[in-house]
Amino acid sequence: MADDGLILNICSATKNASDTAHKKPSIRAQVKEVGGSWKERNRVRKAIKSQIKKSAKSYVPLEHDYNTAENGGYDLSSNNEITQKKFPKNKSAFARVENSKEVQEKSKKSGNAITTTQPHQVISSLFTSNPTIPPIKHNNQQNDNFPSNAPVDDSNSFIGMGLDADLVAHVKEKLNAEKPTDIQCKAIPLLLNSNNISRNEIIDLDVVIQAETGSGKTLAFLLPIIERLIRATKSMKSDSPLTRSLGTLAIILTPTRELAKQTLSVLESLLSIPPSKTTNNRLQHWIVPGIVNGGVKKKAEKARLRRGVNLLVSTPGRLLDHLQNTRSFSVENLRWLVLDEADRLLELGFEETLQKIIQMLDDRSEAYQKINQKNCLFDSEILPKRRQTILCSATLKDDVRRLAGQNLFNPTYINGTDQRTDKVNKGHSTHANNSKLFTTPNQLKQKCIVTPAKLRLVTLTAILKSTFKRHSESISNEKVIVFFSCCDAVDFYFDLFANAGNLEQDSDNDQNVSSETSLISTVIPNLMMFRLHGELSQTLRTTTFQKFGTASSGVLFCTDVAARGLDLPNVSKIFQYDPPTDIKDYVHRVGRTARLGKDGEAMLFLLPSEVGYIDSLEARGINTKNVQVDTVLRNLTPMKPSEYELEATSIQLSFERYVLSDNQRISRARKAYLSYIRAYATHSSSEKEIFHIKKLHLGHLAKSFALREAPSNITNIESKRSKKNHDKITQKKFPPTDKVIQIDRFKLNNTGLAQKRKLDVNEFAVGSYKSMIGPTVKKKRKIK
Ligand SMILES: Nc1ncnc2c1ncn2[C@@H]1O[C@H](COP(=O)(O)OP(=O)(O)OP(=O)(O)O)[C@@H](O)[C@H]1O
Repeated sequence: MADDGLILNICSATKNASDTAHKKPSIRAQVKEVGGSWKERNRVRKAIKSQIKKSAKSYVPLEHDYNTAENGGYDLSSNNEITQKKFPKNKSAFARVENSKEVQEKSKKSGNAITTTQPHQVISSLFTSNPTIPPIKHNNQQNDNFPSNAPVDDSNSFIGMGLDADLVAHVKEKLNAEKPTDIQCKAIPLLLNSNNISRNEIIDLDVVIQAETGSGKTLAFLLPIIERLIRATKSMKSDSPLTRSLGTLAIILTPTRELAKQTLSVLESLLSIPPSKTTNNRLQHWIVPGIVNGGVKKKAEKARLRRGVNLLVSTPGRLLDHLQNTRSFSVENLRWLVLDEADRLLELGFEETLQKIIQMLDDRSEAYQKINQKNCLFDSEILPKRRQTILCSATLKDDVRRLAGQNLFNPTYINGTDQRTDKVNKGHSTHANNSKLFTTPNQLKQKCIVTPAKLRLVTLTAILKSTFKRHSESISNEKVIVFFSCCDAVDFYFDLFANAGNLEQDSDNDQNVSSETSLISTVIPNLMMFRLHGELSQTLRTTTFQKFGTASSGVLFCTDVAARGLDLPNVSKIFQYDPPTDIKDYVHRVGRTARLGKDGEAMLFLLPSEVGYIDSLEARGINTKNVQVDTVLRNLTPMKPSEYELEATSIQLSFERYVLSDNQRISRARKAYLSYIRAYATHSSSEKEIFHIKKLHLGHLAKSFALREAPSNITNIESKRSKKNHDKITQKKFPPTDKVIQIDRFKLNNTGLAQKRKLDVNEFAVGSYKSMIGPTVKKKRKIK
C-alpha cells in the first residue's frame, strides 16, 4: 500500500517574517531514507518526530506528508515558494521544478497565495506516480440514437384504449400527453380489464410492468385506476353515490419521500379535471388523493385518514405505522396496491415491512368480507373484484419477479422494451441472457472516464467548468446531477464548491451549508448549487427538490435518494462521481436524463482499478464510450491546452488550502473520506473483484478529498478520537454527526457487517456514520 517504500520528507521552517512571533525549532531535519527495512525507517522517523516535538513545543505542529519513491512532490516552504523535491527515481519530477514557481505566481495573481500557518507542507504532485490506466476495449455496438422512450406516433390514441374523453382532453392539456408511449399502449388496456375474460368471468390479474426510465410508467398505472373510478361513478345510482368515506381504494407505495410527493402531484393534476362540457358533471369530484410520508408529523395525517383518503401515496415505513396504530384508517375496500420501483421495495431492508403490510391488508379485507357479504363495490363489474397488485420498475428482473410472485395472482408481465431487448441480446449472445439485460434510453449518450484517484477532484471541477461555461454574464442553461456514494461526501463537496473559490474569506463568513437549500458556487461563478440526501431535514429536502425542479440551470449534488423515479425537468447531464453500489442503480441514475425521447448524457467516473466495471455494464447491455482524462483537463485552459497541468495543480492546491485552513473544514473532509470508504465496502459480493477496498490507494484517495494527510494519519487520528467517543456513542444510538467513529480496515473488508448496517438505515444514508451504528445485538434464531 502507500506506506511501502517511503521517502520521508521532514523539513523545519526557514526564517520568515510572519513566523517571527514563533520560536522555531533550530534543527533542520531533512531525511531521505530509501534503504533499510521498514522497521528501521520507521524508527528514524519516530526519533525525528519526537526531537522536533521537544524543540518546538510552542510551535505549530509540523505537517508532513509521505511521498512514494517515484513521486514528485511540491514542498511549500514558509517563504511561500513551491520548490520541487528532487527524487532521483523520477526524472519527470525535475521537469516540474521550474513549473512550481509558475504555479505559485499564478496562485498569487489569482489571490490564492499560500497563507498556510504550517512551516512546511510537502504535497505530492497530481501528475506523477498515478497508476497506468489499463487499455479499455472499445465496443463497436453503436446505438442508433432513435429515442426509445418517446410517445409512439403510430400508436392507438388514449381514446382508442377506452379512456374517458374528458380525462384524455385533460391529460393533453395538463401534462402535454397526446400520444401514449409504448408501455402505456400495452399496460393501459390490460389494467382497464378490457381483455382479461376467462370462462365468461372478468379477472383482474396482477401485473408486472417493466420499461425504461422516463417512459411514462406512472401514467400507465394511474390512468386506468382513475378511469375505472370514473366509470364506477357513472354506473352508480344517484341514491347510493360514491363518497370519500369508502376509505382507501388504492395504495401507491414508493421507496422515497420525494417520489411519493411527485406521484401525489401527478395524481392531483389528473384529478383536477374541469366539469364536462357536455354534461357539466365532475365525475371524479369525490375522489380524494393524499399522502402519508416519513419525516412529517403523524397527527395531521391521522385526521385526513379518518375523513378518508381514496388514493393514498406512501412510503412503506409510515404506511405500516398507520396500519398498526391508526384505527380509523380504512383499507377494507382496497382495490389496488401499486409498488412503484418494486425491485427496490422488495430488496432487503424494505422487504420485511412490505410483508407485514401485505399481511395486514389481507387480514383486514378477509375480516371485512365475512361481516359485509354484500357490498356495492365488490359486486361492481367495473372495479377489480379482488385486490390487484401492480409492480413497476425499469429494472425488474427474474429474481425479483420470483420473489414477488409469491404474493401475486397469475401475474402478467409487460415489457415496454421487448424489441430492444431482443436486439441487444443478439449482440451479446455469448455472455448475456435476456433476464440479465437492462435497457437504458437509446438516445442517451453514455460515457465513462477512468481517472486516477489523485485527479478525481480536478477532473470533476474541469467537467463542471466546461459544462457551465459562461456566456458573457450568464451561465449555460444546463441542469446537471452529480451522484455520490454517501451523505457526508455530498455535504463536503457541496461546501467545497460553494466556498473554496473565496480563499481570503475566513470560515465564519462561509456560506451556511447546513441550513441553505441552494448556494451560489464561488469556484464556478454564478453556478447555482443544490444538494439532496437522506440525512437532511424533511423541510430542506422538500424545498431543494422543488427548487431544483423549477430551476433553469444548476447542479444537484446527491446520493441515490434522487436516483429513482424523480422526474426533474430538463436535466441534461448525469455525472456519477462515485459508481453505484448496485448495478441497477446505474440504470436509475442515468435515467434522470434522456426522459420521454429527449436527449441526455451520462458520465461515469472510474478508478483505474475499477475498469472491469465497464465489462460488467456491457454484459448487462449497457455500452459506454471512454473519454480520456487529459482531454477533459485540457478544457481548464482552453487557450493554452498544453498548460492544463499547471492549472489543475493550482486548482487542487487552492482546494487543499481551503480545507486545511480550518478545523471544521478538515473534519468535514475526513468524515467524507471515511464515509466514502465505508460506502465502498457495501458493493455487492459479485462486484468485489472490481470494487475491493484493498485496491484503493488511500493516500491518493485523500487528495480527492483535498486532504494532504497520509492514510495512516487519518485513521490514527480518527481512532484516537473514536476511543474517547466510544462510550458516548454506544450509549446513544444516533450520536451527533460531528463525532467520529473508528475506521477499521478489517471490519470494512467484512462486507457482511457493512451490508447489514447499511440495511438498518432508511433512505440511502449509505456509508454515512449513522449507517454504521445499527443494532449490535445478534438476533436469536427461532428454533422450530
Ligand atoms: N404519453 C405521454 N406523452 C407526453 N408526456 C408523457 C406521456 N407519458 C408520460 N409523460 C411525461 O413523461 C415524464 C416521465 O414519466 P414518468 O415519470 O412516469 O416515467 P417513468 O417511466 O416512471 O420513469 P422512471 O423509471 O424514471 O420512474 C413525466 O413528466 C410525464 O408527465
